[in-house]
Amino acid sequence: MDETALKIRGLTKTFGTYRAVDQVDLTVRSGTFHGMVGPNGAGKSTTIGMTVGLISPDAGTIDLLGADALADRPRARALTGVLPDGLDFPERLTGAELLRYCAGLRGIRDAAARIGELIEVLGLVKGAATPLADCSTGTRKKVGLAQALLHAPRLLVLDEPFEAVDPVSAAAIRRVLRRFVAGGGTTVLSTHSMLLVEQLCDDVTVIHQGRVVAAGPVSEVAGEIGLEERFVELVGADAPGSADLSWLIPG
Ligand SMILES: Nc1ncnc2c1ncn2[C@@H]1O[C@H](COP(=O)(O)OP(=O)(O)OP(=O)(O)O)[C@@H](O)[C@H]1O
Repeated sequence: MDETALKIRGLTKTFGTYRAVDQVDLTVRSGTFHGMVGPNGAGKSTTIGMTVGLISPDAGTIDLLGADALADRPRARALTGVLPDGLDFPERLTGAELLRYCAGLRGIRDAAARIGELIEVLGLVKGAATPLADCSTGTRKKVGLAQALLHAPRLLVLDEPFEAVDPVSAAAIRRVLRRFVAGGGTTVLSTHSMLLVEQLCDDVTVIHQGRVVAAGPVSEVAGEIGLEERFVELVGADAPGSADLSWLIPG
């Protein structure tokens, strides 16, 4: 079996004159959790968008489980489950209807059983019966995750899967993801939670101003000081200023 699930080299994207992603290399080992972290605007979502075919890169290569993800999109799509940034749903459908629709598009035969199990393990029994327009942000995220898992992909690419999700649901999501990875799947996720990366991920890539500034096993990148402090060291030059906001103090 190929040891590398995802191998990105020289990935670059410029919006107008702004280089959002600049020569990014990313290597994700098969059967691991890989965290992608970076400050707001670092280029994480753009990198993910290019990896899953939602954004066209200006340069670079993406090898996804042996497939050239830029040249062979159908193969890459079949291998990958995606939770994108910003969930563009058909809002009048319920979560369950969306999942049935996606299953139809993917030609999944035992879809009803799969959908039932996903709804149950993700705590979506009520949420999946509600039109998506009326669902909370966390419920939408869980429906998005169910949709990403439905076709049993080999690589999951998740943009902030735990954002706006309550702790009970987060634990359920972690269980599902751990099961997926224990079974040989690979998960790449972006997050702002260093704690989550330390608890869940094997490897981490730190992106800052569109460039990779650190990458490797979490324990090595974090060192003795822990990931949170290491992160601040790596990207701290852009930390917010120290204006005293005296006008904000009552009285
Ligand atoms: N379609 C676009 N047009 C112009 N600029 C864009 C576009 N998409 C992203 N950008 C810019 O590219 C940069 C990287 O954005 P991106 O969303 O990838 O960052 P991020 O690391 O995911 O940030 P966050 O943690 O805030 O979600 C930002 O400066 C953003 O404003």
